[in-house]
Amino acid sequence: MTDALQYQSGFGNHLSSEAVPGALPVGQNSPQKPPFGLYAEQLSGTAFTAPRHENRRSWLYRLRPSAGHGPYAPYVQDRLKSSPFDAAAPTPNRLRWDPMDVPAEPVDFVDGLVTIGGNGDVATQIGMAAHLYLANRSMIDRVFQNADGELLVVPQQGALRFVTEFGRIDVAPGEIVVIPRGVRFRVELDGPARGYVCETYGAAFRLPELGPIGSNGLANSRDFLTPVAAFEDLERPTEVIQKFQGGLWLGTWDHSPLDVVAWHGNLAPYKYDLARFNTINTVSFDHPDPSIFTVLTAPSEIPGTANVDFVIFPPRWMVAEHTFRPPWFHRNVMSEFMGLVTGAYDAKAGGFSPGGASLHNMMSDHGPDVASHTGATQAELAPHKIDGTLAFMFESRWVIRPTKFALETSALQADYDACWTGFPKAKLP
Ligand SMILES: O=C(O)Cc1cc(O)ccc1O
Ligand SMILES: [Fe+2]
Repeated sequence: MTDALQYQSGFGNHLSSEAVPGALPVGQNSPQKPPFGLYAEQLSGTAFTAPRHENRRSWLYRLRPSAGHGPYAPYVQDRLKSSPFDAAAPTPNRLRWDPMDVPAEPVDFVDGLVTIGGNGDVATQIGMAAHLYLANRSMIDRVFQNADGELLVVPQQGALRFVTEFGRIDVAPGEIVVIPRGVRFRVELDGPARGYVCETYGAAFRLPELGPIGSNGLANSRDFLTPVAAFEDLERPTEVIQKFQGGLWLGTWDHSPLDVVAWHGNLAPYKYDLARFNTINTVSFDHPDPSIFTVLTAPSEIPGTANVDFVIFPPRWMVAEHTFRPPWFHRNVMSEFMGLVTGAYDAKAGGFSPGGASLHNMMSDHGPDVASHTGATQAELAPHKIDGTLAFMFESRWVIRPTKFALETSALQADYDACWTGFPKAKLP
């Protein structure tokens, strides 16, 4: 994983790329004879008739039609779960997990996925899931495809190379990658790798509206990077694992499906360096709602009420006057799954570690722990840089139902509630 890869920039752009000059048809999608005998295939991520600004599709020109494969048979990977999340009762309790170790025995990205919770329904394409991955070896002669939704991957430890139908993407902690529904890919890695995955069963992620912020700010479109076409011509058995309506299926193809020589369109995987996020915050007083930190949103049918938002808490200056600066105590109709890539989170002085996670579901009481609260109420309010940290949140309009694994793992902290005990009572005059 040493060669520097090339990318094309811009969010949701109509892009074109060919790995071999002349491979991309000009002026039409489906010529009678595509160049070099390539096979044209349309990949539709939205209904054909979705409004133009929503419409996502690409045309792929491949060595062989991907339809040329045999049947799939069930594949067992018990820790990757989908809706309905009904194996355990949804709980109003606040939950927090210690970081989980990458296992010693060989495990790749697909087998290393483990689900913490989710909501909605894959069948009606509503809801989301929060997964972790704990992997230590590359996927070898196997690719993965998720028919159930789009995947947003947040590496926490270890760099990853995504070898996709659209080309190759390198990501490291501090960056994210998004793989649209249905796109086939392989994950390669050099050592232990750990991170988080948000799966949206509904609409694909897109940039949030900016409202009065104006035409620039937060995640800027030009910083999203999509690969250039790259293909492999491998004629050997390749396992294609797909998640379909919650089940996992395995088909063995006689060649690599990553044989797209050229493509064009606006449906493609992409990466984004979270350090490029243009953080906006108060320069007067009070702590704004964390929606100011939204990187990407997967909307639901209710405006402003996301199926799931991806929100980050990046390094930033805190300058608010006469203000309790960390996140306030709150209860939220939306449900909040949080992770930490690096550093410390300003509402939690202890117990929330890089690689760990927390879940504060609808209307559950949460906010600063005692130590953060004490520190922030006593701090001198000089300008202060919160640095060397990156936390994030998957925030969903539906309650995130934990899996049995999430409730039974030894990584679940037994004493999370204790971080909110011992607040001195207010004294009335
Ligand atoms: O609960 C959390 O830590 C996330 C969060 C952060 C913030 O700044 C305001 C509200 C909120 O839910
Ligand atoms: Fe919160």
